[in-house]
Amino acid sequence: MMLDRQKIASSRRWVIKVGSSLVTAKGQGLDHVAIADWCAQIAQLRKSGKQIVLVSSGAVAEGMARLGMKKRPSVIHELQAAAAVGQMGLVRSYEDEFKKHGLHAAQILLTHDDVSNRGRYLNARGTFNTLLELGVVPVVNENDTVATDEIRLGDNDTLGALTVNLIQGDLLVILTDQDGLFDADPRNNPDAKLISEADLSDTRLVGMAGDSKGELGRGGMRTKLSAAYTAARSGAATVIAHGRKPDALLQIARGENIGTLLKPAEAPMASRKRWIAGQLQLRGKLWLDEGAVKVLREQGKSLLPVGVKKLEGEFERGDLVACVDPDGREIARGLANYAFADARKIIGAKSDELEARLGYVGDVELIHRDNLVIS
Ligand SMILES: Nc1ncnc2c1ncn2[C@@H]1O[C@H](COP(=O)(O)OP(=O)(O)O)[C@@H](O)[C@H]1O
Ligand SMILES: N[C@@H](CCC(=O)OP(=O)(O)O)C(=O)O
Repeated sequence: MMLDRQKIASSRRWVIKVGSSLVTAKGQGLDHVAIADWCAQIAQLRKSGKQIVLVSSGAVAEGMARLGMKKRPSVIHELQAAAAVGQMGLVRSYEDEFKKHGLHAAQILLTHDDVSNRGRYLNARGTFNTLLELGVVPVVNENDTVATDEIRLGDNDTLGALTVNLIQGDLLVILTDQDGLFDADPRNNPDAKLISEADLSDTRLVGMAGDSKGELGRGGMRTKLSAAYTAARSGAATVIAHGRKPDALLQIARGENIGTLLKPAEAPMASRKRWIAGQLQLRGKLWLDEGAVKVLREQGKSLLPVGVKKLEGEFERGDLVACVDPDGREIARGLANYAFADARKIIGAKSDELEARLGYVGDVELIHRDNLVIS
């Protein structure tokens, strides 16, 4: 048990989600003291080498406070208007606090389309990766201005989990107004006991998480549990903890026994690769030379344009394509970094020739090894 806590403590990429109930002080607008505290902890985590993405709710709640709305509006455009007003305060507060620690913050607003459309998915991932390499803390929320029912992600627990999938995070931390997942909803069961650790394959979990929630929250514990399942699809563990416990994030980073740890059943890369292979339809075929077949098979490397001789299929950037050997036998499949039209310009080219052929600086790999599954 300690071993699992130690493992997540030393993991590198974290997505931390804070809920409305925490960010806003009982509907009185933003809780700047709490925000300052998380930002200070995140600054320490960054110093210790972790890459952090923050998913923060609170736009609607802060907008309501600013506009003097007493009740959460039920008209969708009023909710969206409140979110647009509140988001200003939210990012301003994070920016101010991170600045005190010499950190830059970046605003990222996402909708369902951004994570389901493969091209946009890759673009968003590239932006996240670059921000993280630059040492910036991305602050994510749902793009409430354009998100209505069909394109809504639903809630920020889900958004946190999808962000974990997107950036291949190691850990999802959900900070909320309870100590973690209890064996029954503690709002109605004073005897409910905290689960300190569970395997996501444990079928009893679903029965424990209720959908009752705080006045400002949306999903209750049920969406937090389902977020943990989604995060586990790309191999990440989830910790649900109380956001007002002193040093909650630092305690997790020290491997201490705080909140509820929900463990994925499978090793991270195995689940990511199954996810790639299982989710998408084949859209094209890349004919490899012998050298490329060898490095893919024997060395687990990325596929570079230089090793590809011929292309088939009108695939887009991010589509699943098959890699075949000179006899046409499939040896691997993966997500292409280039659409057919651009891929055609660079096959057979060495890495230092790509820019001249494309007219822009793109990815060095045609398929990155993290997105490649050997058949
Ligand atoms: N088994 C459970 N363990 C803990 N909390 C639960 C459970 N079932 C339901 N809940 C409720 O979930 C609430 C947290 O969800 P929510 O209000 O949506 O928070 P947030 O704003 O942080 O997303 C808790 O306050 C609690 O009442
Ligand atoms: N985009 C919305 C998210 C609301 C939401 O999911 O809230 P919560 O259940 O508290 O995480 C906002 O910022 O108000």
